[in-house]
Amino acid sequence: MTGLSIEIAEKTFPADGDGPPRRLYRDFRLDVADGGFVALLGPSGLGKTTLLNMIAGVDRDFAGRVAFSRGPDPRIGYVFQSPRLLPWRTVLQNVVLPLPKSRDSERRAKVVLEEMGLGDAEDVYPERLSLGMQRRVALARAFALEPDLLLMDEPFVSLDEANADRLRDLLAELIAARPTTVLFVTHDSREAVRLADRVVVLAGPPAVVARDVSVDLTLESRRIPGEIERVRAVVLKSGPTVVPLNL
Ligand SMILES: Nc1ncnc2c1ncn2[C@@H]1O[C@H](COP(=O)(O)OP(=O)(O)OP(=O)(O)O)[C@@H](O)[C@H]1O
Repeated sequence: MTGLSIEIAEKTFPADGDGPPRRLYRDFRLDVADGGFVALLGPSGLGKTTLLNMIAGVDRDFAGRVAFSRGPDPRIGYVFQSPRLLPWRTVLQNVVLPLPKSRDSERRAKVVLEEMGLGDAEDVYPERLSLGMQRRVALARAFALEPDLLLMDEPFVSLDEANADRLRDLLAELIAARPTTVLFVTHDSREAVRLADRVVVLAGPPAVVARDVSVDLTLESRRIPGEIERVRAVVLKSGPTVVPLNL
């Protein structure tokens, strides 16, 4: 596990055609505790995926810095908005591919697939799987890495509620068994409260932290709709208008 701190002095995408440049971040900071599970909520297009990309090192084109509490080079698992499985590889091959080359990697991948109820699907190609199963494979691929930090970008979007709920339960079980730090982007405040120990609500642009709410729920109480709604009311409450600084 690792904590993380991202400070962004400035992140702007250049103008697209005749439009103005998009300034997504200016003097922004987010800290995530070692072993914490932070859900990020915020309007579409604000820059949440871009934030994950900067933390993952996929997007280095910004003024600022990312620091990790347990050394500069943590193992980072990234679960994208779409499962992004390679169609010409089997389920097992998709999970093994990102792992460091070692004799042990196939065994590790098989253990995780088995744990996630995908043991029988190892040799299947992704197109044969439902979207729910594909998302499960994407989760397996991230956990097989034994990540210090898991970045998740709306990993359960476009699933029906029953399927999404099964995957949320699975995620909670996986984290209980293999603790890791999680930063989880979602549009769904119920999902945020159900899973995270802290919900950060972003407003903007440029992005500012509008609310930062600790979720004081036990694993059991997260199954009680009334308890979820109690915390969700705090997450959604309309507080004072947040005026973005440094426009
Ligand atoms: N490579 C890029 N070049 C130019 N503009 C980009 C690029 N990537 C993202 N953007 C723009 O930056 C803004 C933020 O995008 P981003 O995907 O980070 O937002 P988001 O908060 O994750 O949105 P959503 O919730 O809809 O997924 C959008 O307006 C998007 O069009």
